Amino acid sequence: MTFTQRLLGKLEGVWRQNHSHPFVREMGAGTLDRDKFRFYMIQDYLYLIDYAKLFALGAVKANDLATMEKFAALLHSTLHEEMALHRAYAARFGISEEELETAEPSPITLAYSHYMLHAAQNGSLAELVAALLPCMWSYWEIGKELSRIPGAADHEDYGEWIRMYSSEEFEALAQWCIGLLDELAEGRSEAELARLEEIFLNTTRYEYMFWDMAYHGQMWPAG
Ligand SMILES: Cc1ncc(CO)c(N)n1
Repeated sequence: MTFTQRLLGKLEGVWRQNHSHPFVREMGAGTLDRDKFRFYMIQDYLYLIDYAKLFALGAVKANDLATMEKFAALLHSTLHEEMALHRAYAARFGISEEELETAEPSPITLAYSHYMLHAAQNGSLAELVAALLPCMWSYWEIGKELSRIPGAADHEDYGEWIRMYSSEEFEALAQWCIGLLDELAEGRSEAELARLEEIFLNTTRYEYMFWDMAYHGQMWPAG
């Protein structure tokens, strides 16, 4: 059994909570409140700015040219494909580029992205990949599951989101990250594997909190 199979087997309960969050379910049913999605888009754009930096750090920490090239490609596709989706949604939802870039991150956006950057900056390449894998892997799985709901991928508001994350291109990126973590986990001590598991679990939990934050429009307490 590979390290990532073992991880998912062990953490299945917390992992699957993401797929059944009301935000995700309602996106699949096409009933999600547009204001909730608008809030999510702005926060996710801010999140992606930091997330992209993780790929840049991956290129720095890579031990061979092929891995370095792949991280550079991931950095490029995040900035130019994934964030282009958000910019297109912003235009459709009446959010200006200025509003997108100058918006204030919510406490969860800040906590999640800074946790990932901390793990990436202070840890090994394996720790960096353990931090980012739940993001890619869970979005791909969610995209794929929602795309199987009749009509969901053609929904006028949420279809484009579903098509992007269920695409073969996104699947290939997620699969590459899964393979990389398995490779980097080989030959490590149980203590090191436990550290990778802790990081993976924490970003899986943050994924849930991100959906929840978006669903409830959660910002800082007033005052
Ligand atoms: C919060 C979050 N996790 C994962 C992804 C996938 O890149 C995203 N766009 N946003």
